[in-house]
Amino acid sequence: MYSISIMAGSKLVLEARVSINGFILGLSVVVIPLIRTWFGRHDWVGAVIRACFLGVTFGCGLIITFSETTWTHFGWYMCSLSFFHYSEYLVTAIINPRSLSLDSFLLNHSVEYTLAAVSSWVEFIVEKLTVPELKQLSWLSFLGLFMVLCGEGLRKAAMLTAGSNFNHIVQNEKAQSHVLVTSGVYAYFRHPSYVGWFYWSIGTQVMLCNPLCILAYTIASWRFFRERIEEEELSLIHFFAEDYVEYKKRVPTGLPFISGIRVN
Ligand SMILES: C[S@@+](CC[C@H](N)C(=O)[O-])C[C@H]1O[C@@H](n2cnc3c(N)ncnc32)[C@H](O)[C@@H]1O
Repeated sequence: MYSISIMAGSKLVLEARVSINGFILGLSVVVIPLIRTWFGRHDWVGAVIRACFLGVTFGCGLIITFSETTWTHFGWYMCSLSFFHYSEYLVTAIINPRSLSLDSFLLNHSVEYTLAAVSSWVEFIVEKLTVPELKQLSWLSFLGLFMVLCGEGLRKAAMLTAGSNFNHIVQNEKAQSHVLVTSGVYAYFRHPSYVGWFYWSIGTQVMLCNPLCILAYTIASWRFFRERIEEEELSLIHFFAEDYVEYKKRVPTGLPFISGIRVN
């Protein structure tokens, strides 16, 4: 009788009425492409959209982490990835607002970076379906989480220490305000933010128990940072001459088997 009265259209049950609200709320995602049309191409609009996307990813990661599921470590990974990219933007805004742009999220770092991320998702899903026991090595995932937390902490400590001298884009011309930083974490490593990023990136793959990506990430990021450090040190010697050469003699790069540019 009850269902007949609904079908007759007299009144929708509460569940159906709230479900319509839920459907409309979800549908509101269609406004995202329209935001630029309404508000124009301002950077703050792009920043809100990116921050919102990263917040949703972090939130979904938390839901997965605290759900009764075998995908827990993927939840950790989602939180790590979204936190990294959002905090890159936020810390840049604090230390060097003049260099702040949408690129500061580092979401469009390079094609290789995007390919690496997608490969790790594919590897995780394929192995989860074919060798599920490989994804339940909790001790390995905890080791990955530890690497991610230490790497993230070191990178952000480096950014905060270097302050306005830190720039996501390696500078080829010396700004008047640019000074050589040798204190804090820079007293232990010449390239602490790269050391942090190196271990953070490998840590994400250790966390996911992705053997192929652990190897690929280690090789790819090692090669990337070796080249990047040489390029950066060429400019730094040009900027700070003897002061940098002296600093280079005292302090290691912090990355294994990378000694930086040779100085005769
Ligand atoms: C992405 S930051 C990386 C900094 C450093 N390589 C690190 O890993 O912490 C690159 C910018 O930092 C500047 N930079 C690097 N080392 C520096 C130092 N010891 N003092 C001041 N500026 C530095 C470079 O000139 C470059 O423009």
